[in-house]
Amino acid sequence: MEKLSDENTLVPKYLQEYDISEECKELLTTLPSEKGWITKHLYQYQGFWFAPKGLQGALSCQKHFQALDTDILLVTSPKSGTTWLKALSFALINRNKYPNIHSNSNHPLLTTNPHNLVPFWETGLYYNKDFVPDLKTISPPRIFSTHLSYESLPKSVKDSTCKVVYLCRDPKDVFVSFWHFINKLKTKSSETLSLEEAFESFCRGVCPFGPFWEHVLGYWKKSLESSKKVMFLKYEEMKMKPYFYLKEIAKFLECPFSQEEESKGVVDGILNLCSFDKLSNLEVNKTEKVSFNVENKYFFRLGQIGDWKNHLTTEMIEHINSITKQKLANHGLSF
Ligand SMILES: Nc1ncnc2c1ncn2[C@@H]1O[C@H](COP(=O)(O)OS(=O)(=O)O)[C@@H](OP(=O)(O)O)[C@H]1O
Repeated sequence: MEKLSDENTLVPKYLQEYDISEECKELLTTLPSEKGWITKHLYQYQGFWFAPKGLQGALSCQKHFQALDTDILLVTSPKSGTTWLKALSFALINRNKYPNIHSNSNHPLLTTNPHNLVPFWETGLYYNKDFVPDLKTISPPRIFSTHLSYESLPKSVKDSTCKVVYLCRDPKDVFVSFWHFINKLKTKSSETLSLEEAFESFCRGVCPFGPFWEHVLGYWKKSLESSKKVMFLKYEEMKMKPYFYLKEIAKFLECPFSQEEESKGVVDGILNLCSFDKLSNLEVNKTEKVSFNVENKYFFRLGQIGDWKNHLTTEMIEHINSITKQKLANHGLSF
C-alpha cells in the first residue's frame, strides 16, 4: 500500500489508503481495480466498487456485526438523501425522549450533525482496522446506516427481523451531488475531477458503492419480496409529500403517530427540524466536522430536485436516462 504523503494527510480519514488490515491488503491484490474518484483506485468486491478503507470497513462489519430484531438500518447509495433520512429517523424514534419538538432547545439535532447521531458502518463504526466496536450496550432500537449493497449486508441483518429503510434518488441528481461533494473533498494540491470524466465512470458503474442501478435494484427486489423487511423510498417523492412519507416510515418502523400527536403537530415539528433550511443553517452544520473528518457543511448543498438540468448536456441526459430505462424499467422502476 502506498506511503502516507502530505496530500494524504488532508484527505478525510475514511478515504485514506494507508492503515489497511493485512486481510484487506491481500484481498485488494486479487480484485479488479479502476481509477478512483478521490482515492487512487477503486476495487470491485461482490459486484460493487469500494475505496480501500471502505472495503475494510465492509469486511469488518460483515464479519462482526450482530443484528438484533429491533435494529433499524438506513441504507442509501451515496448522495441520495442519507443525511435527511438519518435526521428524520433519529427524530422519529426519539420523539418521546425529546418531546415538544417545536420548542425543545435541547434536541440533539440542534447541536449534532445527523451523521454523528446515526453512525455509518463502513466509514464509521467499523473503519478502524484494529478495533471492533461493542454495540451491545446501545439501548434499543439501535439505528445504523450504510451504503452497502443488499448482497453485501452482514448475514445477521438478513436472518433477523430488523428493519431496513432504503432511500434512493434520481441518478442524475445523485451524480451531480456526488461530483460536487468529491471536488469539495479534494485538497487544493490534488487536481479536480472533471464532470465529463466522473460522468463516464458513473455511467459505467464505477464510483464509490456503485453501480448505482444495481444498488437500487437489489433493495427494490427485496422490498417487493418482503415489504415488512425493506421499505423502499424515493427522495423526490419524499420531497413532494414529506408528511405522508414520514407517517409511512413511522408505520413501517412500528411506531406510528397517534391522532393526538398529529393534532399536536408532532409530524410537522419533526419535518421542520429536519428540513434542509433548518439543518443547513445551524451553527454546528456550518462550522464543525463529522466524526469521519468531513466538514458538516459539505452534506448540505441545495437539497433540491433537478439540479442536473444546470450541469448535464442533452447528450449526457439522454445517455443516463437510457441506462436507467434499460436497467430498471423492466422491474417497474423509473426516475
Ligand atoms: N434535510 C435535507 N433535506 C433534503 N435534502 C438534503 C437534506 N440534507 C442534505 N440534503 C441533500 O442531500 C444530498 C447529500 O446526500 P447524502 O446526505 O446522501 O450524502 S452522503 O451520502 O451522506 O454523503 C445533497 O444534495 P445536493 O444538494 O443535490 O447536493 C444535500 O444537499
